[in-house]
Amino acid sequence: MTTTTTATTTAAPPAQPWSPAEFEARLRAVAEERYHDRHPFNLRMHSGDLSPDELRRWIVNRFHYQRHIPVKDALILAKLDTPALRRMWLRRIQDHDGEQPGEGGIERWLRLGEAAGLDRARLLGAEAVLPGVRLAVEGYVNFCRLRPPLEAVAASLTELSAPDLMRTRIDAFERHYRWIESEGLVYFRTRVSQGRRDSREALDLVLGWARTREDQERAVAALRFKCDVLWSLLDAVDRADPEEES
Ligand SMILES: O=C(O)c1cc(C(=O)O)c2c(n1)C(=O)C(=O)c1cc(C(=O)O)[nH]c1-2
Repeated sequence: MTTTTTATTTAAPPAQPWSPAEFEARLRAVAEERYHDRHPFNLRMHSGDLSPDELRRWIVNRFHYQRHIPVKDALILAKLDTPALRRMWLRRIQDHDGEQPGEGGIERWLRLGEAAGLDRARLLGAEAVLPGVRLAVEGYVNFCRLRPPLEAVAASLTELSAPDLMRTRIDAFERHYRWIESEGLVYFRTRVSQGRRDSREALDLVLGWARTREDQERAVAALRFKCDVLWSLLDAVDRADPEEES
């Protein structure tokens, strides 16, 4: 014989969504407080304390992130269901891949490498990419592959803080690392306006899509995850053993 029990407790009502202003403030707080501009490796970069080998190590490893940005954007593109949204997102892929050979952000990063004395074959070969960097980048790509558009787009909101970091970086390179030809800095100069536009667009999407408190909390968590990706990437670069580098 089966017995049935009736629940004696009633579930708490779902939390009210934050107002758009509060939601935006929470996203901006994560993008500021957990951003990798505060990472010890970036602090050393900005104060001019990196050796040429450390800076080259960063360029090689960050290239692994750069070349996967259009891959994760293609995964997001496939989840967008209107022509207007896909057009908007497609432009990000074009920013990195260019519309012709010899254009785009990936090419500009290869030129940064050359300006720092790194052969482009070394960057493209990826042999020197550190295990921790591979894992961080794979983590970000898979996050965008597996999560709904709200979370994948929210993860890109680290770019709210990127334009200020680009300016700090350009100043630091011009002041402390003059052995890198200034032609090589075009990547960073271009990202100031692209990052501002991308983050504005992504923020508008996230504010519009997140209707419930649960959605909003998922978006904030996605952004925290992305901050962790960037932080872990720099941890790996910071702690690499120079003896093991090829
Ligand atoms: O150099 C940096 O510190 C930095 C950070 C970020 C970022 O905040 O995710 C991006 C970039 N650069 C960048 O160049 C870039 O194209 C980019 C795309 C994205 C993204 O998640 O869609 N972030 C970033």
